[in-house]
Order: sequence, then C-alpha cells, then structure tokens
Amino acid sequence: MLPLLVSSQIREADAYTIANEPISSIDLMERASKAFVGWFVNHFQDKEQAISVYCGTGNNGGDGLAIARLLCEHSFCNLSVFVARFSEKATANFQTNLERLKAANIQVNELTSGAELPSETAEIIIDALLGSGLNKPLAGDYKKLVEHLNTIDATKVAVDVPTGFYTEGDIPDDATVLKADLVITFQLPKINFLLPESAAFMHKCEVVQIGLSQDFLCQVDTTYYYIEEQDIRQIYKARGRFSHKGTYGHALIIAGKDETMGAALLSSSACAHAGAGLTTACIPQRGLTALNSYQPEVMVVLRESDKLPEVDWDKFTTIGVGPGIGKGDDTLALLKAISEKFNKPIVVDADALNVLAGNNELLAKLPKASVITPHMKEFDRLFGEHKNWWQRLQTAKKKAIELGLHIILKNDFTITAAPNGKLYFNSTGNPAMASGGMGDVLTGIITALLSQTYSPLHACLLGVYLHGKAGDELALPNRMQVVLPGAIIKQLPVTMAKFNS
Ligand SMILES: NC(=O)C1=CN([C@@H]2O[C@H](COP(=O)(O)OP(=O)(O)OC[C@H]3O[C@@H](n4cnc5c(N)ncnc54)[C@H](O)[C@@H]3O)[C@@H](O)[C@H]2O)[C@@H](O)CC1
Ligand SMILES: [K+]
Repeated sequence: MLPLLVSSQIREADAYTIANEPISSIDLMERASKAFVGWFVNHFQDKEQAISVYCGTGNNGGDGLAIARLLCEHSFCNLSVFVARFSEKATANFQTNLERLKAANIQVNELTSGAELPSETAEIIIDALLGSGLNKPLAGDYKKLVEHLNTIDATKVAVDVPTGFYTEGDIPDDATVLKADLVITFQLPKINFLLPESAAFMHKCEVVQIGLSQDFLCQVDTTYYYIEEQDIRQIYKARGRFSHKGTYGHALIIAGKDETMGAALLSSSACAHAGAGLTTACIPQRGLTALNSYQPEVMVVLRESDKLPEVDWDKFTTIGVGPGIGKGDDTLALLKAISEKFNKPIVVDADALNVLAGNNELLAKLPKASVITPHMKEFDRLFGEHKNWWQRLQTAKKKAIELGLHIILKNDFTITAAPNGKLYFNSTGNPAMASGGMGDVLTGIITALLSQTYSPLHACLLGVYLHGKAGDELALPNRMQVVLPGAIIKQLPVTMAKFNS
C-alpha cells in the first residue's frame, strides 16, 4: 500500500533518493519536471495556447523554470515566464534552471512587488510559486499575487501543490490559496488533498511518478496509507473447491423498524450478495412480507419493540447492527445484550451509533476489534465536534487505539482508522453514490466479509473498496450522476468476480 508522507518526510524521501540512487538533486528536479510535462502535453494539445508560468525562487519555482524550458522544447512557444522575486533567497536548483532557461533564449519577467502585477490574458496559468516548502500562511506580495491570479479566468495547473495550500495539518480558515483546476503532484498524493477542505482549492489531482526510492517508501514510518487495487488483490480470497455455505459463515443483520424497513432490506441483501454463507435478518414482524419479497434468501428472527429478540447468539459468525433500527431504549438494550453475549467482531452503524453516542461507556464494551462506520455527523456525535477533517483524523487514530476498534469514517476517500494506529484512505467511490441507504449497503458488505473470516482490518479495507468500486463501475463509464444503493448491491458479485483471476 502506498504510504502517504508529511512534508518533512517528502524532503527525506528526496534526500534519500539523491544519496542512494544516486542521482543529483538537479537531475531529480529535471525528472520531476519531465513527468509534469509528459502529463501536460498529453492533455493540453493546442500548442498555440498562451501559457504563463509563475515561479517562486525555491525548488517549486525551479520546477516551473524547467517546465517552461521543456514545454518550449515541445513547441509550446506562446510562453511567458514570471519569477516572483519577493525575497533574496533562491535555491541552487532554481538558479541553475534560471540559467538554463536564459541559455535557451526564453525571456524571464521579474516581479519585485505584489503592487505591480502583470495584466494576464493567458489561457493556461502554471503555478510554480510555492510547493511543499510552505511553512506559513501567504502574506504580503505572495498573497497579493495569488489573489490576483485567482481573479483571472484561465485554466490553472499547479505544480505539485497549489501555492498556499498546506499538505498536512490544519488549514487556517482565512488562508489564501491558489485555486487550481488541476494539480499535477509528484509521486504521492498529499494527505490534505484527500480531505474535503481541499475541494475549494483543487478540482482534480493527477499523481505523476518521479522515481523516489522504493526502499525508502517501503520502510518509512507513517500513519497514513492509500489503498489501491493491487492491495485489494492481495486481500481478496477467491472461493475454493469443496467449500459450502458453512465455509462462509452465518451473518446476523439487526436492522429496520416498521417505518425504516428499507434499511434492513438493503443491508441484509448486501450481506447476502457480498458472500455471507447464510444471512439472517432480525426485523419487526411487519417487515416480513417486504423482506421475503425483496430477498427470499435471507432468513428471519422476529423482533418486538419492547423486548429483546430471542437470538441464539452462538449460531452466528458475526453481527451487523444499526441500519434503521431506531434510537430507542430497545436499541440500547440490544447493544448491551450483544456486548455481554457475543465476543466476535461485529459492525455497528447508523442509529446504533447514535445510541452509543449517548452511552459512551458501551463503546469500550463492544466485542474486541469490532467495526464502527460513522459518517461525519455520527463521528462528531460520538467523539465531540471537530473544526476540520485533519482534527477528525487525529481523533479517529486516538480512539481506534484507545477503544481497540476499527473506525470507518465515511467520506469521498473513506478512512479506516485501525487499532494499530494506522489510517487507510480508500481510493474508490464517486459523488453519484451520495444517497440515502448507501451506508446500509456498506454495513451489509463488511458484515458479510467478517462472516467469511476476513480479519476485521481486511474486511474494512476490502468492504469499503468493493462498495466504491461497484459504484465506479456503474457511474463512471456512463457519467451517471446518481447510482442507487440497490444497483450497487446487484453489481457487487460482478465487481468481486474481477478479483478472482
Ligand atoms: N530535490 C527535491 O527536493 C525536489 C523538490 N521538488 C520540488 O520542490 C518543492 C519543494 O521545494 P522547497 O522545499 O524549496 O520549497 P518551496 O519551493 O515550496 O518554497 C520555497 C521556500 O519558500 C519559503 N516559504 C515558505 N512559506 C512561505 C510563505 N508563506 N511565503 C513566502 N515564502 C515562503 C520557504 O523558505 C521555502 O523553502 C516541491 O513542492 C517540488 O515542487 C521536485 O523538484 C522534486 C525534487
Ligand atoms: K505550486
């Protein structure tokens, strides 16, 4: 899995690569710039377009100068290059690339103050002012220049990081940041790119490889990982010959009330489709006809609102509890019963989480290594208000360790916080999946995977990935704006089939 690094570790990765490949620092910059230009020329093919490249005087600026030279070599000759000379400091690689640019007869315009900014008519602006070296909010001349660029109606492409954007940590509410249409970033997505606060500053992000040392990336000590298809292939277990329904466990889904039976139908149907050997739904009597019609494969234990259902707990491999179950005392009683009588990992979602929020002591009593699947509001109800997603990540890590739970924090890049203190970002899913019932499906899938004896961590990573992947397979080829949970359920076996090879 891809480690995600904070900026100090990115600098270490650069330095390690330079020392051990070995490669000179200026050649690594040339490689990064070529990777940027390689992507750029494939996607922006009109060589007559006016392009302005804005460069700082650090290594991000050095990249910008190299990119300008390389674009000229690719016959993009309608180029203007600006250097923001707002301080005396300049890196050696910046200086070398400035000389190379001048040797190539490309004119460079120096900006010495934010008060005198060029009127800009370029169709594309390349932002190479500041990158991962940002260490304070933009102020003074830099702030003025970025504010000015933000008013210009051009396609803005940021080199590595939009100027002013913090790659990790809190982003101040009033931060001035270049609003990029596209970020072409080097080697790894930056952690804050995967959090919702980035949406205001980048429309799209592409990662290009610059050959940072794999040895370094394999051994680096990080909290953050990005899960890709190759990781899922390693986790996924194809079914063996001579296996039978008993091999894949018996899952119990406790869900639904009279008026919210849909949640029970979706979660238990998803559980059956994701491969539980047997699925039983614990539902109210009035949902029975609906369940039998919607998914006859699912068995039933009936539940009355004022007393605990008669469940033979030992019969089940795992439990998924919460979708549409209501926030009443009966849910609290059920959660207490589960924590006393069941000791294998379970999945807790939706209303059950809201009940836990009012009875925090029960969280610690859930079966060890269980999975909770809050969305942002449920997460804040459980663990307190957070002012941003970076803070939420830190709480998720702390609570996962403290409670010995897996916390799936649902989002665009859904995050699994594990009791080992690591945070895993999922890479599938799309906005067409933003609709009610989608979480119920996820609960069903993860319950099914636990039932098939995946470890809780693998059940989380695989479940979240498959859920998003099914949505991508349905929505992306057809540019669909909406994919309903029921469609995801039907797609699941198709999505899983692709991992059998
Ligand atoms: N060999 C390397 O280290 C490589 C670096 N690369 C590029 O280098 C970039 C990082 O370069 P640098 O570390 O030189 O940093 P930047 O170029 O991002 O920033 C330059 C300097 O600006 C100053 N600064 C920080 N915040 C500021 C602010 N708010 N206002 C004004 N000045 C500020 C800092 O002193 C910083 O070192 C990456 O984003 C990437 O583009 C790539 O070329 C790949 C290889
Ligand atoms: K930049």
